Amino acid sequence: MKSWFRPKIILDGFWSFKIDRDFVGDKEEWFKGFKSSDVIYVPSSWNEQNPEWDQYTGVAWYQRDFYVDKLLEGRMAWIIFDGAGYKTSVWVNGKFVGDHEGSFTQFKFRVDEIRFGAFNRVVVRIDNTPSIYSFPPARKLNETAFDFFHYGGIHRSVYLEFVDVCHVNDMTIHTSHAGDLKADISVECNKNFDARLILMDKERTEIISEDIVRGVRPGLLRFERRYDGVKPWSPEEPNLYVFAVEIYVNGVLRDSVYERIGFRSVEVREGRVYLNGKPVFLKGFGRHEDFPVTGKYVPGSVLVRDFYLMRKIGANSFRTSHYPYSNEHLDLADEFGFMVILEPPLCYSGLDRLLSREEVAKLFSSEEYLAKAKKFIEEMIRQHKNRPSVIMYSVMNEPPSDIPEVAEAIKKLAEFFKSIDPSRPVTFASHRSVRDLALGYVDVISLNYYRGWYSEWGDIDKGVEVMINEVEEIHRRYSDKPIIITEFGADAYLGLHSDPPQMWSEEYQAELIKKYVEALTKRSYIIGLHIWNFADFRTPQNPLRTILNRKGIYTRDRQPKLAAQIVSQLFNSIPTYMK
Ligand SMILES: Cc1cc(=O)oc2cc(O[C@@H]3O[C@H](C(=O)O)[C@@H](O)[C@H](O)[C@H]3O)ccc12
Repeated sequence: MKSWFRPKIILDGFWSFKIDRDFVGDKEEWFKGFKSSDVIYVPSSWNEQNPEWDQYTGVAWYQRDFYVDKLLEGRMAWIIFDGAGYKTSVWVNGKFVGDHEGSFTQFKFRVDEIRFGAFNRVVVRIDNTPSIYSFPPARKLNETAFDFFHYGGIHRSVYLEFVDVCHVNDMTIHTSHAGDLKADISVECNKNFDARLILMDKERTEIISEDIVRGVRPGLLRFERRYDGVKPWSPEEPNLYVFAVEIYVNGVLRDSVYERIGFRSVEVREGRVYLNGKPVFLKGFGRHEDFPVTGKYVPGSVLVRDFYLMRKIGANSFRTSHYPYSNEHLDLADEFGFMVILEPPLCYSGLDRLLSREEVAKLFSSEEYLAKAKKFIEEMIRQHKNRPSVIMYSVMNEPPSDIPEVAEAIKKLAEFFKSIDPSRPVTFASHRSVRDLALGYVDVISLNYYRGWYSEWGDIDKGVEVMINEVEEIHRRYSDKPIIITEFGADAYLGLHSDPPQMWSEEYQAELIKKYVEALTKRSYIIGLHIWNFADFRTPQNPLRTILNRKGIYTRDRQPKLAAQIVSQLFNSIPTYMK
């Protein structure tokens, strides 16, 4: 939910910073304010801003002063973090305002201690100590269940928002491609209010339709209507509209919020995913939020380049592997017409290197694990539920789902997704192939395959043959379910060439991708292909990686490898709509 009406103070910029290696900050009450000559930029992870902080995991403190105008007096102040972590605790003017766990969702705290017409001080404590109980789990910086670098810090924007006592709390919007809209609008107010509900064009220059509901009691306002003549949102024509809600008390405007929406429908039936009643084929990538120096913050200009590159190469889809991406990232997906599979930070690719089978079973069957997973999922859905681009949810990535307790947890979490948002299909990215026990619990089967890389290495044809045999077997078992191959690929070091194609060369990567795509597009039950990965990204240090995971078809600074040309030919020849 956005607002152009609520006054804001943006806190992005340079902050004071202090690493707390000996964990003395709490005892020395740094939350009241601390002295430090270290400077840090927000938004961005701390690691690459100074080589001395690069390998640091633990507690670090941020501090910044800001001025609040007297004119804002009487409004409630909220401090909003678009993403920081792993654990964040916040104090304003020495008073604790709240804490939050998880790096990739927006969170906010009410601040009662604001001084109007004066300077205020915000102090933030970040703790990114690895833990097996974190989402996703890790033991140490280089012993993680996930294959991306464990950055720390305030890596998305921070701002204050000033809100009237009468305000919109939340808004859930469902649409159809026929022009139907249903909105559940939760309003807090000390009086009955009037609501003005406006549908506008994307630029907010033209009002398409407006409705006024008078004398509404505070609580839930349900609004439902059909807008005739609106254009549907689709990959080829991502028509966006603005749906705005204004709250009036005695004729005075007290709040105004909006969402950018698209009119579209998603359903899964008879082995297909239908968008607006037409079966779609998802062509695209697993991506990451990762960039040199800024770490887990990807600047808007880089995102824009990514979307133009993805569009040019013929992609129409990506998965937010392996955590929910920033608002900016997903705003561009809405804008460019990308079909997104939204994934929470439940990533378990290397979990069996950290825990025994028994420990994994115990973890996944514990009530604590399920409750925490649900909290992460709920926050993610709340933030992104109104996006037309989000057409599917992925419960998690590469769980050890050949273990019955893990399969049971996937079943429960898939049901949980549906209980909050029954409008979108659910999947999870499996790497257990024919041994997976949870494939039957989701609407769409997603499979990750590295045959020809981690196994059958050096022999692409053999890798493709084994992969196809397994995919066919899975299709035989679940013939009514559509299948997406959510990861496949090979590392390539830019500039390393080899004839014949050998591992790590650009030729090997291009050839493996080409052979996978050719073999898989012959199978009509395959409804999507996501190459791993769009761009190279930083990883923990281990013998399989050369600082970066190099499975990007672009380098980390977004220059093409040979595979980008091949993928362009392949993707541009696959239509978005299937027969
Ligand atoms: C060592 C290894 C073997 C294997 O068969 O699969 C596998 C998968 C891994 O993680 C997934 O694949 C990507 C990759 O390895 O490039 C990761 O970057 C991605 O996050 C994972 O979904 C890791 C290691 C292995």
